[in-house]
Amino acid sequence: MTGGCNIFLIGPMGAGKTTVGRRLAELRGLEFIDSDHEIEARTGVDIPYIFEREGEAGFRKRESQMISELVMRGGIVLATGGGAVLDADNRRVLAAHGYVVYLHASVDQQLHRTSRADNRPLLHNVSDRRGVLSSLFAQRDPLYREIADLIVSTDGRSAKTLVHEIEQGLDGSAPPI
Ligand SMILES: Nc1ncnc2c1ncn2[C@@H]1O[C@H](COP(=O)(O)OP(=O)(O)O)[C@@H](O)[C@H]1O
Ligand SMILES: O=C(O)C1=C[C@@H](OP(=O)(O)O)[C@@H](O)[C@H](O)C1
Ligand SMILES: [Mg+2]
Repeated sequence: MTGGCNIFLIGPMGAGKTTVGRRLAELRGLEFIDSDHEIEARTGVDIPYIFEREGEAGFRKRESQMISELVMRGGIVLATGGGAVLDADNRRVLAAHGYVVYLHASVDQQLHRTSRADNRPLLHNVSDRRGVLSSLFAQRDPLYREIADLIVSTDGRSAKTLVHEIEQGLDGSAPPI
């Protein structure tokens, strides 16, 4: 790990990256950035609209550009989107420029935490949400693990508890080179 003061949160939809990331940044006095929110702020449209107009491929391109820019900053907590790890370059730059925390969540927990919001296009108009989340998880879990410095299980645990566990992981991690 270089650029030691960045913290990057990865994991599936509903793991709590956005929620936990914001709290963690507050506690550590770091800037919080959510990759999806930053894309929305810069384009002036929401993520579902980008998927509709440009397809998933268009969104992934914007996401990669955003990640490669943001990792070069120092002192940020970055909440990535659940699919950020699909791209090998994204994985490489995340691993190289910060402490990577994998927020793990079971498919049941993902289902529960994504049931209300309607801002995740991969879950729009899907009858078998469990099936979709399961297959995304099977594909992505090894990729999250590949770059994780810390893996935190989020099932049934409060954001406060998770922030505390990440803090402990950070305190025990090797100092930046
Ligand atoms: N540890 C947690 N316990 C209970 N609810 C949570 C927890 N983390 C997140 N949530 C809730 O789950 C939903 C999804 O969280 P979010 O932070 O958007 O996840 P992600 O960014 O990983 O997709 C939100 O409604 C949020 O309030
Ligand atoms: O898993 C994914 O591919 C996606 C996850 C979303 O972010 P969250 O993981 O924060 O929900 C968002 O980037 C987009 O809808 C695609
Ligand atoms: Mg999020």
